[in-house]
Amino acid sequence: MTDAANDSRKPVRTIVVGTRQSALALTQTGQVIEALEAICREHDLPYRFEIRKIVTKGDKILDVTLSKVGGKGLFVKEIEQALMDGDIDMAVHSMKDVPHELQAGMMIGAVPKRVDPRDALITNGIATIAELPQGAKVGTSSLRRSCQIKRLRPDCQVEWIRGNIDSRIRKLETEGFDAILLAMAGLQRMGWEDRAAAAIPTEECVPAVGQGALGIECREEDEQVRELLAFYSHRETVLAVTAERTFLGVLNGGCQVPIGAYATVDGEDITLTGMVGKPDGSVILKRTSTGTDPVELGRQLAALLGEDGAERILAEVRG
Ligand SMILES: NCc1[nH]cc(CCC(=O)O)c1CC(=O)O
Repeated sequence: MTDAANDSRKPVRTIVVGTRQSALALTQTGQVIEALEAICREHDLPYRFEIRKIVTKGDKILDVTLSKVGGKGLFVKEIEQALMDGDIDMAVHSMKDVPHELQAGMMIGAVPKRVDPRDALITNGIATIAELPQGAKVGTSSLRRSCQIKRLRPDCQVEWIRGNIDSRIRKLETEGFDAILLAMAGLQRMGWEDRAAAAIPTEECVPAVGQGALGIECREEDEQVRELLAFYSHRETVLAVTAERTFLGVLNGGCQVPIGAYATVDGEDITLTGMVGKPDGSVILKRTSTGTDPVELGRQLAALLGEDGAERILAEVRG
């Protein structure tokens, strides 16, 4: 902010930011707004921000396994509608909740730098999956986590839990779980990393597509918001998430299939690992491939896993 007189001539636009109303969603939206305010100061952009909380279908249905509820964009649809209606100007989503196809006229304007993409093991002291007691009771709400933990420890009893991160962590005590699996990213954003006994290596448990990344959605026609968001996007994260999402899009898994993908970027090289499994963990197909074009790489890896038998697993699960 150099020239106050100049600033005062610019009309200030209030950008309304839509978000879910969970503690995690509000915290990450607050962090996004802080970063955008810093960008506005740096580039002398005359914007202020206001939060609008929106309840999604996924927030209303707390008592069922998400994969059984089905439907894409359970946590996104109502927020995207508000964006289309002009009630909000941008929407902060967890990238892993964003469906492959956006509504016409909508776009992801920024994918900021990813935080920890790994899954977290929440226990009372035990630091590895191998150390869990025989027949351990493990809580998760994800087929992907359940499948991969059963592969490593077929003796584990997986039980479905849902709810916000804090209520899931509480269940460790109140419902006698030996371990709960959550995303490290959520803990990190809340400042609760200390609650994780360990981060599970991505080789043991391939993360969900987009896990640890945010996606900021806006209207294609909104040049001002697009310009602002372009400053906030992180190249490596965009490449990694594009490769992962292309992989998922080609396999068209939906929530009913254990599926994961994780990409890293080193200079021009993108390395993508993809996995598809049977829900009971009896089969897990996994491949890693490197390339420079994220879309080509995602497609190529999906094709490789398809040859390995991923299509058969997907067909079986779809029924
Ligand atoms: N499926 C719900 C969800 N969507 C995003 C996160 C937080 C992690 C992230 O931002 O990737 C979570 C919670 C979890 O998986 O434990």
